[in-house]
Order: sequence, then structure tokens, then C-alpha cells
Amino acid sequence: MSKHAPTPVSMFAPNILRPAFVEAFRKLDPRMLWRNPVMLSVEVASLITLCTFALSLAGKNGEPPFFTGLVSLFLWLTVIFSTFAESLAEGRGKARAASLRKSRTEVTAKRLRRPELDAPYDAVPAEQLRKDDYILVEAHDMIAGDGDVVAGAALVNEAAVTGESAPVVRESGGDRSAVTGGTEVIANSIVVRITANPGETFLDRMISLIEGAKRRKTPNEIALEVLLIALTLVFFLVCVNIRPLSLYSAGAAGHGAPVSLTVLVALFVCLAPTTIAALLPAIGIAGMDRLFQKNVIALSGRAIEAAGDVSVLLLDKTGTITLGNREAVEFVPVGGHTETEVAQAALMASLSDETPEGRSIVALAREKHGLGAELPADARSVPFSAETRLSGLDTAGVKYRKGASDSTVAFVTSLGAPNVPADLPVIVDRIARAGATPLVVSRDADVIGVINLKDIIKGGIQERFQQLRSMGIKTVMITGDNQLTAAAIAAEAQVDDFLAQAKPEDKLRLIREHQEAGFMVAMTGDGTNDAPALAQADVAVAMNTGTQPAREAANIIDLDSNPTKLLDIVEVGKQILMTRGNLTTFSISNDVAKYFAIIPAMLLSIYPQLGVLNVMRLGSPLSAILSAVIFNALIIPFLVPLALKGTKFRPMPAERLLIRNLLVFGVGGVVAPFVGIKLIDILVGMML
Ligand SMILES: Nc1ncnc2c1ncn2[C@@H]1O[C@H](COP(=O)(O)OP(=O)(O)OP(=O)(O)O)[C@@H](O)[C@H]1O
Ligand SMILES: [K+]
Ligand SMILES: [Mg+2]
Repeated sequence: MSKHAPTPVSMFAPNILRPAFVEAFRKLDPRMLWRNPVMLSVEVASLITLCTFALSLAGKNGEPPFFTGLVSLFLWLTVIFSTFAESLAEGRGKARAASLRKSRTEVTAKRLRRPELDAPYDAVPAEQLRKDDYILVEAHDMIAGDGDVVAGAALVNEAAVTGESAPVVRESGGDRSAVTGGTEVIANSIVVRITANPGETFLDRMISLIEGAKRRKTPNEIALEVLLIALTLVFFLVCVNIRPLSLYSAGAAGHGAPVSLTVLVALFVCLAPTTIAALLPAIGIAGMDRLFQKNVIALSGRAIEAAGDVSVLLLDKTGTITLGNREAVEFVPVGGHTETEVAQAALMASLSDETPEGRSIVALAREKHGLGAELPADARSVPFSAETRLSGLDTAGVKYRKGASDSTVAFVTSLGAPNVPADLPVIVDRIARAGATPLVVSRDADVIGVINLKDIIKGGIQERFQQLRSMGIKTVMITGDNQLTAAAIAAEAQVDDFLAQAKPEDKLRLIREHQEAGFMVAMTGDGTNDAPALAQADVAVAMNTGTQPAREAANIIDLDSNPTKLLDIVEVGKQILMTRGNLTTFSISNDVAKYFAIIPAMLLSIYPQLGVLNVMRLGSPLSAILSAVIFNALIIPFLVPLALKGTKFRPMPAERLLIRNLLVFGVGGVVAPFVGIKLIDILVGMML
């Protein structure tokens, strides 16, 4: 269906592996590594062992150089495997960012002196454009910056940003007015009001995000990291105290050697939670990348993780569940008026209405009834707002209005002596029950008729809502539209619940209520009137086809404008949380085996009784320590594919999943090193 910009398919493709390898060494710089304190401590440990290796080469250290050398080598590898995993996770994003940069070529903009299609303009380089400048974009021009269409309508090719090759309509007035810099107009001309200064555009944000420049740790990540640092500190203190203890004990026993610095450092690294610390950054980055491959731009990792815990999804109707091009298809008279009268009044009420609905009414009046009119000189226009749900025009002392049924009836009532025909509710009902939007037309205090605005539900939406339901996520449609239309669309789309006649503040309130009840709330929307609700939601997904305010209030943008994308977002969110938990369990239960390998080896010469702990029957004390260090390093690349691809997601109840994972990774984490260290010990024994 959609053609994506050429990006490397696999994280392990050669053109990703090679730069990641170089990057892995660059990340060894302590100024970069300090973001991962546990790995920084391993780097310091590697440096120390490098020194003990140099000393043993010079014969100033009792230990054999092969031992100190191999320990040092594998400690360095432990750090490099970690930086390599992170670089691999960033790889595909960097490649895509590079191709985005290329598409952001030098553009010349036509800066208008007045915000009109035929006003004179100056040609200026795109970098000189500022917020609130107006530019003219004609066929085959590249749009020079982010903005809103304020006049005209055009076909735009957004492939550079979305990877989608089918052109989309961008027009002034409605919920499809936002344009993105770097995309190309392929037919017609538009006037665009620039909304972002150079360097702050959507493309810029996207590039810096996927390059990792703006990546912040999520609260979950920080919490886990604090735990890992605390564990590391504890093991550090243990190791620091072993040396004086062993010195004293060796003296008191009169035999045995005190524990060497190399062995202490090795012990420290083996006990510290290095496996999870090494893979922690890669897990989050890879998750964002997996979403990105699905054309979803997450502006924060926190939003994705919140999606893993979402229990309610609110969606707006028009433009989110439906295609959003509500078009007038019929004028229906009431109270003995004629169809032409309705068309006439509807036309007058829409002459200055720049929304797509308004324009479609003018078009229908012209095409079907041959009507047309110039905007009268004395006209005072009443623009549509989501608050009033009404729009119209006052001219020559006559008030023309059209709007939601209750709003229009309330308006004519407010004028005094209203004429609301008895057949109005019947007509409004008929249209609404079919899932269309009825707009009631009035001329002063007279209700003349009803406009039928049709909209179409996006394809394949029902089964995706069904899937959300099976994951325990409730879907609620909120719309400014009337009860009957809302009910009809809700039934067709198969959402769990709906709220009709909602004003922007109702959407906001509904979200707050759910949040106060302790639920994580996701909101999907496209309109300016959705922006406050989007800003309040924990997970706020804006359709890329939506308005600029909606896209700014959101923390996730779906380039494909598909409301059911939340399913993918939830899945990736859950995967990130699960992968992190699983690898932490694995990493910590690994320690059990390492105790059995290292402690007896280390203190055997002082306390021969410790031999009973040597259940693994490892070759020699040196080989035991070496094997533990090698295992500790090699387990990281072994787990990289799991960290990057994420734990396979299974829709099952959370508790069962938790127990299953604890069993697999907890027990696996204990068993794996017993087997691994024993095997490496045999290999080391054969080499010596
Ligand atoms: N141009 C217009 N002139 C007059 N009334 C309109 C116009 N456009 C919409 N309406 C009426 O106002 C109501 C609210 O419209 P609005 O687009 O704000 O709804 P919304 O909350 O965005 O809907 P949704 O949530 O379904 O997108 C519509 O249901 C319709 O009855
Ligand atoms: K470790
Ligand atoms: Mg809307």
C-alpha cells in the first residue's frame, strides 16, 4: 500500500554493521560513556587491568601475562559489546536521517508581500523565512518550511517525509491545512503561513530525534538505572573490602596468597549487573526504531512506554475514524420550503465559510442548482467554531446560518418568534441515522432545511478495534457531532463507547476523569479542537494529515494517519518494558553461578575448605576467573538480537506473562552461566 523511502531492511545489514562498529569505538570516550555509569565503571576496570597486564609483562606482578592480558581484553570487549549494541540500535535511524537530510536541499521560497495568491513576491532562500511569513507555493515547487495553508488547495507529494507516494490534498480552513517543509506541491497553488523558524521544523525535529541527539531517558529507564548503580556500588564496596580481609586472613593462616588486584577487578565486573546495563540503551532506541519503521514518529520514549500500559483510547471521529472529507451531498427542505430555497440559504450561509464543509456546500449549490453569488460588500461573516458549532453570514439585514441541529435551533430561538417546522427532527434523524452529519440551515428565525454531509469510515478499522479490545484496551469515540450520527458511526466502526456533542473542553474533561480513576489514557486526533485533549493525554497520537496545533500538542505522530496504529505503539511499548524486565532478571540471576565460579577460586589458597563450593569443578583458580570474565562478556552479544528485536509479544493476561517470563529468564539466567562457564573453562584448559 505505502511505499517507504529506501531504508536498510535489517539492523544487521552490512551497511549498518560497519558504521556501527566504528561508532562503538567512538562511544568509548568517557564523555559519552558517562551516560551509562555502570559501563563507565567497567571501562575504568578495563584500564586497571591493562595496567596490571603491563606490570606482569614487565615481570613486576606475580601473575602470568596471559591471565592479566586475557582478563583485560575481555573487560574491554564487555564495554565495546555494549557500545556496539547501542550503535546498532541507532543504525537504521541514522541511515534514514541521512536520506532525510539529503531531501532537505536548498530551497528558494516565494515570500509574498501580502497573504494572497496573486500578490507580488520576493525570491528568498528558505533559511531566511521566519514564523508568520507568507509564501506562495506553485506546482512543482518544494514547500520551504512548515506551515498552514491559508488560501487555495493543492495536491502535495509528501513522500520525502512519509515515504507514501500517493499525493494528498492540503487545503485551507479545515483539519487538513498543515504542510511540512521538504514536501512538494504537484498541482495547483497555495499560500502558506510559515509556523516554524529554520532549524525548528518537523523535519529538523525528526532528524535530531532519530539521530538520538535529543533522546532523553524515560522515567522507567532512570529508575532501573538507579537500581543498577546501587547494585554496582554494593559490589564495589564488597570487592574493596576483600583485599584487606584476604591480606589479614592469609597472614593469620600463615599460608595462601592475598587476592590480587586483577582478580578483584574481575570479580567486581562479573558481579556488577553488566548484562542489563550494557543492553539498556539499545532496548529503548531499538523500540523507537521499530516504530519508526512503521512510519510512527515518537517524540519521546516516555510516550511509547506509557502506551505499553494504556487502558483507554479516545478517538475523535472526523478525520480520525472517518476519512474526514465531509462533503455536502443533498439539500433537504422542511416546513414546505423548496429544495432551491434551501440551496440558496445554504449558499449564503457558506459564502465566507473557508472550511472544506463550507466549500463543498457552495460547490453543491453551483453544480446541482446552478446557483452562485458574490460575497456582498456589506456582509458580516460568522466563522465556524467548535464551540458554537455554527457558521453563517449577515447581509442586508438578513441572518443566514447553518450548523449542528441543536445549535441552529437555539440560535433561531434566541432571535424570537422562531419557526421550527415539525418535520425537522424527522429529516435530521434520517440523515444522522445513516451516519452522515445533518447541518440545519436557517434564514433569520426561519428554519429552511437540512444539508446532508457525508463521510466515510476508514477501511479495516473494525478488526483492529477488536484486537485492542482483546488486549484490554477500551475504545471511546468523542465527536462534536450529534448523538445519532455518533451512534451510527460508533456502531459501524465498532468502538466500545462514544461521547457525542463534545466540545473541546468535554474531550479534555473525559481524559482527566479517566486519568483520575488511575488509567493511562491515549488520545488520537487531528483537529485544532483536539489539541488541548492531546496535550493532556499520556499518549497523544496526531494524524500527520492533521492541523499544526494538533501535531504540536501530540507526543507521537503517525505519518500514515491511521488511528489503529495505536495497536503497534502499544505492542512496542509493552515489548520495551518486557524486554527490559526480562534482561534484568536474567542479568541478576546470572550472579548466582558466578559466585560459585569465582569465590572458591579466589580464596581457595587461604581457605582450602572452600573447595566444597567448587561445585563446577573448574580446572584451576585462574581458569575459573578467566572463564567467568569471558562468559560475562560474551553473553552480551549473545543477547543483542533479543534486545534489538524485543521479546516476542503475546496477547495474554499480564500476570501469566510475568510468571512465564520470570521462569524463562530467571531460571535460564541461573542455568546458562553454569553451562557456559564450564564449557569455557574446558576450552581454556585445552589451550593451556
Ligand atoms: N463549517 C461548518 N459550519 C457550521 N457548522 C459546522 C461546520 N462544520 C461542522 N459543523 C457542525 O459542528 C459540529 C462540530 O464540528 P467539529 O468539526 O468541531 O467536530 P469535531 O469535534 O472535530 O468532530 P470530530 O470529533 O468528529 O472530528 C459538527 O458535527 C457539525 O454539526
Ligand atoms: K556482570
Ligand atoms: Mg475533528
